Amino acid sequence: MDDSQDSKNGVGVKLTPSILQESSTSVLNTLKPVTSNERDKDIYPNKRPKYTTSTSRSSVNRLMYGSQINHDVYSFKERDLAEKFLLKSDLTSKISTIKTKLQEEDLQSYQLSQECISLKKQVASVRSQISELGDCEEMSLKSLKNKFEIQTRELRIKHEHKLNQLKEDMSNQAKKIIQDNNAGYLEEKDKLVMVNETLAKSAQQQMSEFRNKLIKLKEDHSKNLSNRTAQLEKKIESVKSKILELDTELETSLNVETAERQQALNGIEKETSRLKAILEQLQAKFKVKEAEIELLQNTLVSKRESIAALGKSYEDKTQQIEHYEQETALINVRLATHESDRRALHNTLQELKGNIRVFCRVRPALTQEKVSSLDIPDDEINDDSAQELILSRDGEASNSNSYSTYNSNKNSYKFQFDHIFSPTSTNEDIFEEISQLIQSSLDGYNVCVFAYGQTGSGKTFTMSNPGNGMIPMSLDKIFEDIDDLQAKGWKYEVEGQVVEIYNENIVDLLSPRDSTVKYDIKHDDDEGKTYITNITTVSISSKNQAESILDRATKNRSTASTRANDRSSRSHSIFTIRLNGENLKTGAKSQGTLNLVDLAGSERLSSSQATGDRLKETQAINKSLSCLGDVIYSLSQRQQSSQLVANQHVPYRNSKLTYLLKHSLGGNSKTLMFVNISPLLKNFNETLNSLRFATKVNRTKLSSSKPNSQ
Ligand SMILES: Nc1ncnc2c1ncn2[C@@H]1O[C@H](COP(=O)(O)OP(=O)(O)OP(=O)(O)O)[C@@H](O)[C@H]1O
Repeated sequence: MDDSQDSKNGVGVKLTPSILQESSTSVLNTLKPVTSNERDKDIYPNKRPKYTTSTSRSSVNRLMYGSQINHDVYSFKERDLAEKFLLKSDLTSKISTIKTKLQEEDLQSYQLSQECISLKKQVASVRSQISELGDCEEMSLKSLKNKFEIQTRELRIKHEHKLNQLKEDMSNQAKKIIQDNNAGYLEEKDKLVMVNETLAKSAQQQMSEFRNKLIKLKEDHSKNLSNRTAQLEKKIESVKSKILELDTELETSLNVETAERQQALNGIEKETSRLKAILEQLQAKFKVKEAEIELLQNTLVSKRESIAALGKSYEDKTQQIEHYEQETALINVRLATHESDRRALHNTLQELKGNIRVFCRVRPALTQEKVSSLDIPDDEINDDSAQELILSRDGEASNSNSYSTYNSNKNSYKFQFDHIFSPTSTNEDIFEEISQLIQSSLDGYNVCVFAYGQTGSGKTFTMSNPGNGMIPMSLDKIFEDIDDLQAKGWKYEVEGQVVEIYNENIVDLLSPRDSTVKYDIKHDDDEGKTYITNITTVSISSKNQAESILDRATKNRSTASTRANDRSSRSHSIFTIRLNGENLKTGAKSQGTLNLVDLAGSERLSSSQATGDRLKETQAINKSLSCLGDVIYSLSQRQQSSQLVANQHVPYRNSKLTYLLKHSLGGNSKTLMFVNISPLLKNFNETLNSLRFATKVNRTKLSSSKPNSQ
């Protein structure tokens, strides 16, 4: 190196050995400024000769201590300068060492940046790999990449910041060390070394962590990728199999459809050929029909002509029908007139027969007992004038039909009645005689049919014998006549009630017995009607219904009895049928009542030898029967005494029976009494008594009656 050249630059002062050796005049003269090149050589040791420091030191030593001879020569200042020079050179060497270290740090930093660059390259390669993985992963990878870049940037910034800070600290420290002292510098140097090591370690650690993370990410990603790929493959497989299935199905359905279409086509072809054949047939038929139509049209013309002729005759016939209808209407009017005439005639006939009639019926002997002598007219002759009965005690002992024997003597009793029925007469024979009275009740009259007689004389047999008693046969007749009258415009409502009078008390036989119910008899004298309060009245629409009502009444009568056989003998039973008719053609109305009465046994108190309750019963029966006789007698008296006694008192109220039958005994009523007698000799007195009572009734003739009509 050329020192003269350096001194010319005048940048710094450097004390070279040659100067020290050669110059003895002034140390200061030997001091030369250090040029920038020389300083650079110091800063970069590899460019600097190694001997410089040792040479200088030895030169200084020599200057200070080696040359004792020149000791006096050098002044104190020069020594001081030399010492400073030595210190300075020492410091300079230390700075150069630090610089070296700094250079090393720079180198390390450079290496780190190199690593960063290589990492970036790796990242770029990873990115390229990631981009290959597919669009679906791009976003996550981008985010990862961004994260990674941010982390890298942060790390770099952090590192650079730390590095700058470190540099700054170091330069500060260096300055401080320069300014302060060597000791602090060493300490700081150690710290820096440690910090540097820590930084290097942390950088290394972070890098390894980052690498691990990257590896893990790669692994996770490859795992996800493989999973997804596997799933996708599975899906693709299933889709492929489905496509295959669909293909098969499509093929099958196509085959089926094709077959069906072919079949349908065949069918259509067949149908077409069949239809063609039919068409041909139809065309042939059409031709035939056309001919027929032509024929028919010709016929139609002739038919129209005949219809016109028929229309004319129809008009004629209509006129005839109208004429007939007018005639029919006239006939109907005449019929209605005839019907009212018939009713009037019928009533006249009944009146001629008598409004009170008494029929005597002798029952047959049922045992081998002695009978009375009875002279009875022959049923076959049926001569009204000869309806006489002779009763005699002096009969032969007989068990049968010796009634026709006439035995006239002092002990014989002669009776006359409207009709006398022998023991051989049947219920049907008897009904023939009373059936006209049923017609009267339908015509609007009050009719009362009694059966009077001692116990066992045949009252119930006559009135109620199932099938042919007067009551069942009357019901038959009523509904038959209603049907017949319907043709004449009559419509009827039939109502019925059945009561029993026992010990002067009314019992409703159509409802369960209830002692708390009170039955009172009420009269409407203007209308000629009688009512019983609380009594059961049933509407009867058929014969069967009427029979079931009778059954009900019979059952109630027997259950009410403690001695069933006795009860019927000791009470009066009254079956009342109300017949309300209306003629829908003429507007005529009628209200008739039919009372069918089975009276209690009429035996006298003396012959009955009854006591206690029986005595009471018998008294009640006798009283009511006696009242019946009195009422009939009063009515006959009133009629016979003409207008003077028209208002004569009739003792209806004396018994429940007569009070109940008030409007069926007087006024427009028609009464028929059966006197039932026993042929037995032992019943002679009772028979005689019954016949006397009947005779009293038979003598009664009521006034001319009018129907209950509007
Ligand atoms: N004409 C007749 N032909 C045959 N048997 C008869 C005739 N009349 C009555 N009888 C019989 O005589 C018996 C008594 O008759 P029924 O009971 O009718 O008498 P009654 O007068 O009603 O007696 P009671 O007052 O006790 O009711 C019965 O067995 C009945 O069958």
